[in-house]
Amino acid sequence: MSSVTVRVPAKVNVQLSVGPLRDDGYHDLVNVFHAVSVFDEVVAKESDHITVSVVGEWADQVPVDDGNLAIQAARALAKHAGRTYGAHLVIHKSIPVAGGMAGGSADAAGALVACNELWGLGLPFEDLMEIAGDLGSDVPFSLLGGTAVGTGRGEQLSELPTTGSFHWAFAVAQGGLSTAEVYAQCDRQRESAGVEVPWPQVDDALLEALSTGDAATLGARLTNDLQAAALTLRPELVRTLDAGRAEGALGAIVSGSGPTCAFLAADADHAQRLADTLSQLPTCRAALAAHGPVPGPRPSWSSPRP
Ligand SMILES: C[C@](O)(CO)[C@H](O)COP(=O)(O)OP(=O)(O)OC[C@H]1O[C@@H](n2ccc(N)nc2=O)[C@H](O)[C@@H]1O
Ligand SMILES: Nc1ncnc2c1ncn2[C@@H]1O[C@H](COP(=O)(O)OP(=O)(O)OP(=O)(O)O)[C@@H](O)[C@H]1O
Repeated sequence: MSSVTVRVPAKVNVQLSVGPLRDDGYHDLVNVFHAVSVFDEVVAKESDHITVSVVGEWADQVPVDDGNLAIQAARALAKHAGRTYGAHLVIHKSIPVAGGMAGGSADAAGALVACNELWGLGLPFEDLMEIAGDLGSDVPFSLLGGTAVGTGRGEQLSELPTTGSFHWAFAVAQGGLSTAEVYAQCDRQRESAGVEVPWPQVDDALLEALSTGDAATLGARLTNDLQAAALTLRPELVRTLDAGRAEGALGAIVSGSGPTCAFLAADADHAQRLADTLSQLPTCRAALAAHGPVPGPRPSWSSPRP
């Protein structure tokens, strides 16, 4: 039986500037996404119905019912194409669940690309991007990969030029954090501080560092407006960040809504040393070394295309 496989990367946000709460419950952002070499794999196999199974270290934390974002993506694609299609999706999960690395979004993006190919729809990238934006704010970037600045909810993307590779270590925490709860905590903290929330602005020095491959400057410019909220909800992450800084990280930050922490390293060896040190912490479930940017998902057939 033919099947289509796609590998989809996780993300880290190298700048996450959060504007005021909108009437629709979302926030306008300046969200500089960077795809890193931690991948979920989504395999789409011919089937009469749309179903999913999940394998890998994090499988027990992922729903296999209608709550799974990959199922929602396949359904949305079939609806867009105006027909009933089936596929069994097998997700090989390596991206930490509820970790702030857009794992569910990666699986949704993978399902869109894999099913578009399996079903022979040939829909253009723009159509997939539109469907992606309805599935979640991070899903369009999961489809795009590379490095990009997101505005609006984070779904309006412009690709950014970069030079070379940046090397990262990720400290995966015990347990996850709900994205909605972290945004809500951020709003509460801002309200009690009583300051007016400024409109988010792109950090030009950070874009320049990405464009020239200047890791030291990038490390110094990493910012995340959700970090204070994530640290309030999970105070033990302060220890994780401090441990990475003590090991010479060029920058240390909570990844997106957390609780994964991201550390920019000087080179690949440094990233591995950071990961080895972080993995020993009691606050850490695991640590990974990775690099970015990496491209978004591309489909490949496991047997000759029918
Ligand atoms: C934290 C980030 O991962 C950074 O890339 C994203 O902003 C979150 O993206 P996501 O997980 O795809 O989030 P969505 O599924 O679109 O929204 C989940 C919840 O997060 C909050 N949310 C999300 C995006 C945004 N721009 N403003 C928000 O306030 C809302 O409460 C929303 O109900
Ligand atoms: N395919 C999927 N993989 C992981 N979680 C999923 C998936 N589908 C639905 N979920 C649900 O979504 C929740 C958030 O998972 P996810 O791993 O996407 O979080 P996240 O990485 O913090 O997201 P983001 O960084 O985009 O805010 C999980 O707790 C889980 O219940």
